[in-house]
Amino acid sequence: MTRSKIVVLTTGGTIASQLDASGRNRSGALKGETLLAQVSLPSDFTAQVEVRSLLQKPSNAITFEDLLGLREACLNIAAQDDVLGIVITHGTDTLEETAYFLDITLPVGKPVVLTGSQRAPHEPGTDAFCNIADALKVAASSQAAGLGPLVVFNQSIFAARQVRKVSTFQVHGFAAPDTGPLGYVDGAQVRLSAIPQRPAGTPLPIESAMPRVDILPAYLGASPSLIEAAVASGAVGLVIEGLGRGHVPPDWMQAIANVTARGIPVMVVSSCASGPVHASYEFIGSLASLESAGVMPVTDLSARKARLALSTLLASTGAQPLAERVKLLAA
Ligand SMILES: NC(=O)C[C@H](N)C(=O)O
Repeated sequence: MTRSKIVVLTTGGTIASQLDASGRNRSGALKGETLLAQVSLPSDFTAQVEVRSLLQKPSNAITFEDLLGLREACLNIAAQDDVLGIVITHGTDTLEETAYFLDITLPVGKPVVLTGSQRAPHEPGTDAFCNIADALKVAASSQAAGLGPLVVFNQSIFAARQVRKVSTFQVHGFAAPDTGPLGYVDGAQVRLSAIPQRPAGTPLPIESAMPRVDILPAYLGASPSLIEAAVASGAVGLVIEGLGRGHVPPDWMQAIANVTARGIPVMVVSSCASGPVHASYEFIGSLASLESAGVMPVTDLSARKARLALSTLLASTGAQPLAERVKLLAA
């Protein structure tokens, strides 16, 4: 009888770093097979582990094409009867973006678990092997099925929508600032105590190339010329990373109104790590004034995730108008 298997897709990152002959750290160079050969699993872990080295990149170099390739690979692998789940190893810098893209574009079903590491496999006290082992345990767990992509890091299990990188170097590199983790990996045990809400309207189909959507951070004294510059140089959608409840400097309002009048979709999220955007005020540059100018508020998503959502929505035609489809996804 063939054993059920977990397929591990490796994409690079610190977790796949390797020293070259001159002792320089080559981020993402290590092949998946070499990496997985050093992972130890509990004696009762019975699934077979199959490894595919998909990419050899630091995660700042991941592109839309890479995301589409990863999605395709997940769809094909999940369709195989003997596959229990999928693990993706990834650089931590953009891990939450890849996880969220898969969250909104893959049908829920078999577990898809992303992990990475803060310390390279050759560094003392590396978190690479324990994070991979924990991700494999979660991918093999029936509790993880149907939850959408999960991120496993430093023994915590997070939902793709909620997770953020919170430390540039420490091994507790990820957190879900609003909700906390869904659960933990405790030795051989996978303990899931919360179920993430699935975004309505997903999975989103992808019918054409994902277009350029830019992020515009609002900050004290930020120039409104950023808005025009983004559109003039080819952005077909914008995500404003707003202040607090979703605010911008007052002198942004005219440029924003010009852009929305041209039919360019604009979303606003908060730059705060937690809490929803909300029309709590009436001043110029408030969320209320942005909404009157046609800007779509998006709650509980970082700018980086909202930008992927908008680009993905623009890559497909839906039965409903874009604003309705944004509302479904952003609720
Ligand atoms: N810890 C890491 O993986 C960071 C690395 N720069 C990456 O994202 O590829």
